[in-house]
Amino acid sequence: MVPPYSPPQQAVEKNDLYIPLIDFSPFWSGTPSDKHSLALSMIDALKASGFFYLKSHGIPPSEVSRVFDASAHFFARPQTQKLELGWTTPQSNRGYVAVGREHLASQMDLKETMEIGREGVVEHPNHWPDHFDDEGKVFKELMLSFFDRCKNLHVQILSAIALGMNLPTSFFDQFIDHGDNNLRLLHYPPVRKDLFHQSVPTDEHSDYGSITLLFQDRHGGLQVRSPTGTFVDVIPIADSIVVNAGDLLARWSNDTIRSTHHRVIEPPKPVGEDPSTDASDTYPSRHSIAYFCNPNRNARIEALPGTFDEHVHRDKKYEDVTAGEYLVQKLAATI
Ligand SMILES: O=C(O)CCC(=O)C(=O)O
Ligand SMILES: [Fe+2]
Repeated sequence: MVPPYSPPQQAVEKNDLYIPLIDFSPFWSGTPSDKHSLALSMIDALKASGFFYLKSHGIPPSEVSRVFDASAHFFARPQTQKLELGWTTPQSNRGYVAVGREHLASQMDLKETMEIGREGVVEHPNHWPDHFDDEGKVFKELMLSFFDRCKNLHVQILSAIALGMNLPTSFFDQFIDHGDNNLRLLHYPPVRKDLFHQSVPTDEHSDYGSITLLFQDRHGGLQVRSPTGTFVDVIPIADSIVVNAGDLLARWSNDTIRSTHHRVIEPPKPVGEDPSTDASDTYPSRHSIAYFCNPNRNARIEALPGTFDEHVHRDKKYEDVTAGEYLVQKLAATI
């Protein structure tokens, strides 16, 4: 028996930035009225900050921790192997990206990433380490199964978002069923504190697609820009993920949903640790996993029903756009 729906607590509430912790269990087994309340909480969060934490999302913690382990082992491989799997073009957006390659703003980013796209796209194969050794083969299998789990969660979250926007719950399905998504493993190597301020691990940016599912390790470091212009810590909450809207969902919603800037800085001290005991001259390494969800490459994105017309006193703000073209343009500008 699922307990009756209770409105989410604000997990972050600072400088007018509100990020609730939403429990997804009513989506699986709640009453229609609980599901509806859950959907409205999501929409409230997406309109207010574009961010929410999600628990009971259905991806087992044991699987998430296996993916983190496999990611750490992957980044520990010799650089020559990783470079053999190197990222090539924004159109494919697959493969290994070495430290300093991505430029979100003026500075160099202090991270390396591995980008994994939809498997089976003939012109854009994934760059797997499976020819190196058995560990590489296991890596491939694990990432493919995790990719699918996240793909399904995208469909489920967008179904809840549709409900919250008074659209049929299957509204988004035909726009997102191909799974043209991007699984990004991130590794922020340890960095000397005195060099830190010359570069930021991930500079301020918004994400590009529909939503992002973000899995953080226990170190933290993610910050979200508040309406007052400050950056507020969004610390990890055990067994929950951070979900945020990207630019395409904001555009699709005629800017009723926000795609908010965020960045990664040096990790705040884990709760309960005394900062004065930290004599080390480096920040520890950090791992995270971002699953960037996108509409199908050929999906036409035009303002959602109910986000414009004389009833809501709002005109359509944007021209229609094809998701694939929009995303390639964005990626080409950063690498
Ligand atoms: O590493 C993180 O926690 C966030 C990374 C991020 O925002 C991104 O890659 O778009
Ligand atoms: Fe991001």
